Amino acid sequence: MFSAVKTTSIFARVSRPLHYHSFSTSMFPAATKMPATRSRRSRPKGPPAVRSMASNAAATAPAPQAAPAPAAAPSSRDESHFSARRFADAPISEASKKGIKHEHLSDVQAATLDYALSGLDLLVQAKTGTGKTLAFLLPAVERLAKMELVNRKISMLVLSPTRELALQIEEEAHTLIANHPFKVSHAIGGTNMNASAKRIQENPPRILIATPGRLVDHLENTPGFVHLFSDLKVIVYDEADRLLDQGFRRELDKILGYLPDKTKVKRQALLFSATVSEEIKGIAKGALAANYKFVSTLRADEINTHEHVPQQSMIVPFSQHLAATLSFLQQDRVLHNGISKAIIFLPTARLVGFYYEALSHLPQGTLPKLFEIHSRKSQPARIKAADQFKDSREGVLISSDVTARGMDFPGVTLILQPGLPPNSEQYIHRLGRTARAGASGRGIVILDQAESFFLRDKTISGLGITPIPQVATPGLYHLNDADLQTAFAQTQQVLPHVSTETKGQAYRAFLGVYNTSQKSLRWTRDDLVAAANEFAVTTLGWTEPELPEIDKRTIGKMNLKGVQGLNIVSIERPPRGQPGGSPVALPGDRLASEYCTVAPYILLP
Ligand SMILES: Nc1ncnc2c1ncn2[C@@H]1O[C@H](COP(=O)(O)OP(=O)(O)OP(=O)(O)O)[C@@H](O)[C@H]1O
Repeated sequence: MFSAVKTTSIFARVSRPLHYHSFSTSMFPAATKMPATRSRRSRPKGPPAVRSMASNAAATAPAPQAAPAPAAAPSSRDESHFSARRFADAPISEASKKGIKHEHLSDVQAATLDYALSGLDLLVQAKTGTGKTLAFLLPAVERLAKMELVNRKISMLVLSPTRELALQIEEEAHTLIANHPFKVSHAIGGTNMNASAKRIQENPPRILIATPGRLVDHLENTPGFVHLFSDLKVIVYDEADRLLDQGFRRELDKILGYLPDKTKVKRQALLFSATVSEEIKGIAKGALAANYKFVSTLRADEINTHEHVPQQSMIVPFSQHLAATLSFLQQDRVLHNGISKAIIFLPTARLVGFYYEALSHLPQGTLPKLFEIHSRKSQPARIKAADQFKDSREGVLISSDVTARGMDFPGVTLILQPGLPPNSEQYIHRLGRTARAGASGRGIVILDQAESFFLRDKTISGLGITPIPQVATPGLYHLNDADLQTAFAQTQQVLPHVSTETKGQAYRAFLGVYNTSQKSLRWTRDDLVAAANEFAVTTLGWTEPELPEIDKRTIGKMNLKGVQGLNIVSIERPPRGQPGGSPVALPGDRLASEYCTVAPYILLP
C-alpha cells in the first residue's frame, strides 16, 4: 500500500530558489500572466474568474454581487466578497449546516463548493479574510461523510505553515464537525512529541491538522505513525504558495513520499492561498491531478487583493521608525474612539523583542495592552498571546511573520510594517490580518529611504499605496514634524530601560536580515555594517563604549569577514549538551561613538 520514500522531489522540475517576481519563462508550462498593474476602477457586476488551467477554458461559478467600499470610508462594511448563495440551500448535510454560523457563502466558498464536492483537485486563489478555511473544510467533510472509511485511520490531512494557524484551523473544523461522527486533532511543533504521538495513535482523529516539520518527525520517528495515513482521502495545503516554496520543499517531499502513491489511490488535493504566483502555479502541478481546476475569485485583470484597505507609506530614517510607529498607534486610538487593535509586523523575531521591550516601558496608558509573538517565544506563550489578542477589544500585537498568514484576529484596525517586508506576497498576507470578513482596516508601511525601492515593486506599486501627508486629511493617517518629534522624545525616554542583551540581539538581527537584501538596497558590505552601527546607536539607543559583540562564526556565515567596524568576538562553545560559553574579544575597531554620525532626529522633508 505504501510507496517507498522517494528520493527525487516531485517538485524537481524547479531547481532554483524562488524569488518574488522572478517568473520563469522556460521551466513551467505556459500560464496566463497577470498584468503588472490594474486600474482602480470599481469591480463590475459579474461572476468571479474561475479558470481551468488545464484547459484554460472559462467556467462559470455562483456570482457575488456588490461594489467595493470606497477607500475613504473606514467604518462601512465591505460586502463585496459575499455571494447570494445561502448555506441553507446548499447541497450539504444538516449536520454541517448546524455547524455553520454564517448565512451566505462567501465568493470563494460559492465558487469552489461544487467543484470540491465533485472530488476534483483544486488550486484556489482568493483574497485574505474571505473564508478560505471553510471553503476547504466544508466540502472535504461532506465528502468524507458520504464515504466508507476505514476505522482508526486519518482520512483528511490539512497542512499549515505555522503552528498558530494549525490550531486555528483545528478550532474551525471542530465547530463545523460538531454534529458529525468525526474527530479533529493536531500535530504541531513546539509541543511534546511523545504526548502528541500517544494522543493521535490511541484515538486516531478523522481529520489531522499538521505543520510539516512535526509531521515529518512523526512519520520518521513514531513507530506505526505512517500506517494511520493508508486510507487518506483528502490532503489540503493551506497557504499553498508558502508550503510549496523552498522553505518547506524538503518536508513536503518527505511527507508525500510516506503517503500512499497518489497515482495509485484516489485522493483529493486542495491548495488554497491569497497569493498564487505564476511560478507557484507551475510547481503546484506536482501536487495536483492533471484535470485539476484553478479557481480564482479575483477578476482576470485584478492583482490588487486589497483595494478596499487604504494603505499608506512613510519614508523616514531607521532611527525614526519606532517613533513613527508609536505616533500612528496613538493616532489609531484617537481615530477609533479609544478602541484600537493594531499589529506591528517586524522583519525578525529579535526586532519584535526590541519593539516589545521598548514600548512596554512607556508610561501606563500610553498604549493599549501589548502582546508579543515570534519564534523565540515558547509555544505555550505564543498560543496564550494569540488567544488573548483574539479575544481583546483593543491591544497592540508585535509580531514576526509567524502570524502573517491565515491568522484571524477579529477587529484589527491597523497593520503597521516598519522595515522592509520580505516580499510582496508577505506584505499582502500581513495586511490581510485586517479588514477580514467584510470589516474595515488600514495599513501603513514605514521604510528608510534605502528601503523605498519596495514601493516600486511590480505588485506593490499597483496597490494604490499613498504617502502619509503632513497635514490632517480626512480618512487618512498623517504625521507632521511636531508629532514625530514628540513621539521621538517619548521613545528616547524608554530606550535606556531596554536591556543591553535585547539591543545586542536586535543589532545582530538587523545585520542578518539586511545582509540578505544588500543587492536591492544597493548597499556594499561596508554600507551594511555602517547602517547597522548607526542603527545600534540611533535606533536602539546603544550607549556602551563598544559596539554590540558579534561572533566570528556569524561574521563568516554573513560573508562579512574583513569589513571594518564590527566588534568581533570568538565565542568559546562548551562541549555539546553543556550550558555556557563566554566571548573572547578579538582585535578590531568597535567604538560605538564613531557611529553617532547622524543627528538622531532628522526633520521630514
Ligand atoms: N460565509 C461567511 N460569512 C461570514 N463570515 C465568514 C464566512 N466564512 C468565513 N467567515 C469568517 O471570515 C473570517 C475569515 O475567514 P478565514 O480565516 O477562513 O479567511 P481566509 O480567506 O482563510 O484568510 P487568509 O487568507 O488570511 O488565510 C473568519 O472569522 C470566518 O469565521
